[in-house]
Amino acid sequence: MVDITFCRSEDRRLDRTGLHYRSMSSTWTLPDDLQAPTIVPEFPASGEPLPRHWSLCFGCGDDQPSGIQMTFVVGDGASVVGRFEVARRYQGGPGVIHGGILGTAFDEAQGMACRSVALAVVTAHLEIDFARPIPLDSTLEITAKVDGTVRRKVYTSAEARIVAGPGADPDVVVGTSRGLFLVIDQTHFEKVKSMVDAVPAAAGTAAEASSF
Ligand SMILES: CCCCC/C=C\C/C=C\C/C=C\C/C=C\CCCC(=O)SCCNC(=O)CCNC(=O)[C@H](O)C(C)(C)COP(=O)(O)OP(=O)(O)OC[C@H]1O[C@@H](n2cnc3c(N)ncnc32)[C@H](O)[C@@H]1OP(=O)(O)O
Repeated sequence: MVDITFCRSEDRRLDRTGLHYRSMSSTWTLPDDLQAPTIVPEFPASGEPLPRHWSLCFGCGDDQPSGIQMTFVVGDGASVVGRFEVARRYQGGPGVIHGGILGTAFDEAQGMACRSVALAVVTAHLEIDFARPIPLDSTLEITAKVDGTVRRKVYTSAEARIVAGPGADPDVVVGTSRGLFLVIDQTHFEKVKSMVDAVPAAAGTAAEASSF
């Protein structure tokens, strides 16, 4: 069955200054049999751009104008750094990002980090701590990494920071996320492929080339 342990943990948040990230409330526990990530040869070197996995993706697709169009570079080890502009159409409360958009960004970034260890994944479980309001017009940076794997399961985590625009402070973590992704094969999208509503741009990745 599942090996994510759902448990009550100590209350852990940013301190009063908002400058010191102590750690957030979480139900997330990594399994004991976690294996260190083994990076696949296709994953670009640190500092290189990491192309979108699918041009129509709401998270990273450059043929998806309604999406958040995140861009990525590879970080150290099994990690990526993604950025996007918090456009006004992503508003939730007055002047701040909608929580679901932040969730999208974490999902996308953690999924992209999984490309360091696998060709294709889908999200099985994602949990988020919303630590600080994120103003519209800011630039959000998500650093995401693979913490380890167990068979097809890829355990990931991520942190968000405002790096430009209103509220910018690279020392303040404004949100965190943990997620479990499952490695899939090409049969996963077989039944829904006919729903694709446009012709995607030329393949940007091996995964896209194999019709994901
Ligand atoms: C729709 C967008 C897709 C985008 C990705 C497309 C292609 C990817 C290409 C490249 C990837 C690159 C970048 C990706 C970037 C962004 C990613 C965005 C991703 C998404 O936005 S994607 C949309 C939301 N996502 C879904 O649409 C998934 C719906 N869902 C399912 O399709 C199944 O649910 C599935 C496949 C998840 C599992 O099904 P399954 O049959 O393959 O696996 P099975 O049940 O056998 O479980 C095997 C082991 O996982 C454990 N396990 C399973 N589920 C668990 C859970 N929830 N919690 C804890 N543990 C869980 C079991 O306990 C067992 O553990 P153990 O091995 O220890 O026994």
